[in-house]
Amino acid sequence: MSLYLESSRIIARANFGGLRAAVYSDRSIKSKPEQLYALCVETLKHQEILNEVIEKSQILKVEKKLTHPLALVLLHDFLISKNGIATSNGPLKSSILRNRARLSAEFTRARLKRGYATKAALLRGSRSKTPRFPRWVRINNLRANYDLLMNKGVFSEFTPVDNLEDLYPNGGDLPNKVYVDPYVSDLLAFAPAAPLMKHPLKKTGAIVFQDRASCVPAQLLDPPRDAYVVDATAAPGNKTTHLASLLGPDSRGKIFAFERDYRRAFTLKETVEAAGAQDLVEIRPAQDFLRSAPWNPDEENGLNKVTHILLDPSCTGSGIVERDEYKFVPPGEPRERGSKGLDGSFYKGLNTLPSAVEYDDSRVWRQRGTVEDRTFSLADFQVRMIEHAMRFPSATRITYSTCSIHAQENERVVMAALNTSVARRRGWVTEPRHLNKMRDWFRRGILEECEGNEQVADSCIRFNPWVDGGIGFFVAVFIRNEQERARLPNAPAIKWGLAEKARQKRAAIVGGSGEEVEEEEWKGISDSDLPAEPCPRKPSMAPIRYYTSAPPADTGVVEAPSPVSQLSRKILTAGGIEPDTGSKFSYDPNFSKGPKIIRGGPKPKKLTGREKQRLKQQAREKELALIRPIKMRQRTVRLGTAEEDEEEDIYGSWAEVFKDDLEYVSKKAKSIKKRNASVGNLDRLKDATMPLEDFDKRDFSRLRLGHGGD
Ligand SMILES: C[S@@+](CC[C@H](N)C(=O)[O-])C[C@H]1O[C@@H](n2cnc3c(N)ncnc32)[C@H](O)[C@@H]1O
Repeated sequence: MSLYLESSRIIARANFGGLRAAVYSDRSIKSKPEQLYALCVETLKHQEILNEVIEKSQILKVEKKLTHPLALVLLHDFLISKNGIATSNGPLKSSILRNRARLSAEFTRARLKRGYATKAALLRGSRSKTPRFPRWVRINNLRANYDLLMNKGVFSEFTPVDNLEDLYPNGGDLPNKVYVDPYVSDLLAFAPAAPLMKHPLKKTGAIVFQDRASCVPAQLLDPPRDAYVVDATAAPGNKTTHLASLLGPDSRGKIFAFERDYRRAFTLKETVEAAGAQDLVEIRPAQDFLRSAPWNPDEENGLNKVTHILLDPSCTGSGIVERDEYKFVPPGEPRERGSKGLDGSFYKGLNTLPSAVEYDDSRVWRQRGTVEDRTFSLADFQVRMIEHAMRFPSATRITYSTCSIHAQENERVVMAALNTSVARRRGWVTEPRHLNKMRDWFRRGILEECEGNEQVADSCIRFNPWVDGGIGFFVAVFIRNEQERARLPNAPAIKWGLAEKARQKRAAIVGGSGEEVEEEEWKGISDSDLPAEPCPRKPSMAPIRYYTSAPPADTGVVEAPSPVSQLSRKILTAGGIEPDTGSKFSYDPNFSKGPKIIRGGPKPKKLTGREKQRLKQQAREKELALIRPIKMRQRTVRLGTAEEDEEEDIYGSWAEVFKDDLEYVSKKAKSIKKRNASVGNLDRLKDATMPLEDFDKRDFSRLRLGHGGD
């Protein structure tokens, strides 16, 4: 019986983080997760007809113990599943069987109304009307460019469509159609099942799969070509590489990518390398952004020059949904403007409330208290991250984003950040809609949650899951440029007059301007020194750096070894430069070959014993590098210096992480000891600290022993 109770609980939660996450993250579940997931998916797939049966039969009024999600799963098995309700007699089964005649009659009526003569025809039909969203593809300007791919390359033979729905009309995928997003530059959409996963463009990093909403923060941060940028919470690196792509191959700028979790920093490194962004990105592994100090003299050429900061901190992830999942639509829920019903009809009503549905749902969700505490502590952490970013001496622009639909992590965090003393002192406001690159995007912040401040609500951007073409998301931009602020139509959220008065009062007491402390940190940079407009970005004329074999010296142009299509036979250069047929090298505009696929080339070199030994050594070092931060953390905890409150985030409390780590370490220790590691050993590492600059070099000779300072 727990299968039905548990699946009804999962279904009620499906809209907050997705079905899969709900099933696999709930440790209290007793049923088999695969069985539970399958039942939930199948039930939601047929919820439209089941809802009609529930409504017409009035079963919820007759059987008071049934909730709506519970009735859905039971009716799915009773009316649709081959095996019927999977339980022996029990109160839940009886509540359905008592009403079997009425339920079956309503089901048959609903089926015939939809034109399905048999149950099998209904099942086939409903399969093609599943809610879906497209495969979003971002072009990586470090490896390719829009012109090359859309006009001269692989996608030039695709037919452009004006609406996302045209990529998959009536559920059928059209793999040769492409949608060019009008909101985010260099972003394309394809049918959900378009065969791009193993495409050479993907393998070479010329295209990146990234949801549209998740591309908005970097797009809105809009760093000029030579900007110094911080990605404060970078792993796995989607937004870092997007920023690098926006800076472009000719940039003299820099991206400082902070990642607190050492292990996730490895993923970040891989993503950055795959995108060819290693020259632009400086990874700061195992570094907490909250402890960064841009006013430190050591940052002479670093953080103190940063003008743009991207904040995408840990959140509840309640907006995450997956392409093959289904939304739970409770009966009576108002449909959103522009949404497509499960029956295929298009709703053009006037429900323009920004996120009415999710807002209500999240209230109910909060009342249940399941995530309440975690959401609050996350919100606190998120405000602190914004506050810290606002202190950066040269910062003029910050984007804050979450993949959460809860106002607590979104509008409320923005309001709290605007009301911090640093925001007031330094003049941070949210960027008004009319200045914003996404000004035409219709779904804005929730007015109620912005304490009725229309300007702030209008400056926030929301994406609802499914209906807005992907995951649920939130973005706000903070600016502190005097010229931009002067253009604001109305007074911003914070009461500037009061802040100014307080400042004057303080100045009168201490003597001076009252801003000495902050000004000292800013090193005298004032808003008027900042450029009014970002430097215009020139289209990149650089050829693609795509190597089919070892990169030749300084050309960036490589010979395609064996062309596979008509297009790849043409020798093209990027940005419309004339073909250079006389060149020693040419490159493959279709990316039809990945670097590892070399046909007819020389046989791979046989490794010598020494080389093999070196590879083995590198693998061992990688393993050791993985466990080092765990050891360091263990030491910190032992010394009693861990600040547990600060460290808590979505990955659970310190204590939980620590327990997992211990298990992990002891496992690793056994396997490494077995192999008799020649570089260091666990006893040596026990109290060692490793300077973090060595992340890249993995230079073990610089290990310091003992309780040396951090
Ligand atoms: C939501 S994920 C970021 C996703 C990333 N922006 C992307 O698009 O690929 C949040 C990341 O921030 C890291 N993180 C959390 N708190 C941090 C802190 N104080 N400093 C640096 N990184 C932090 C987490 O370890 C996690 O990897």
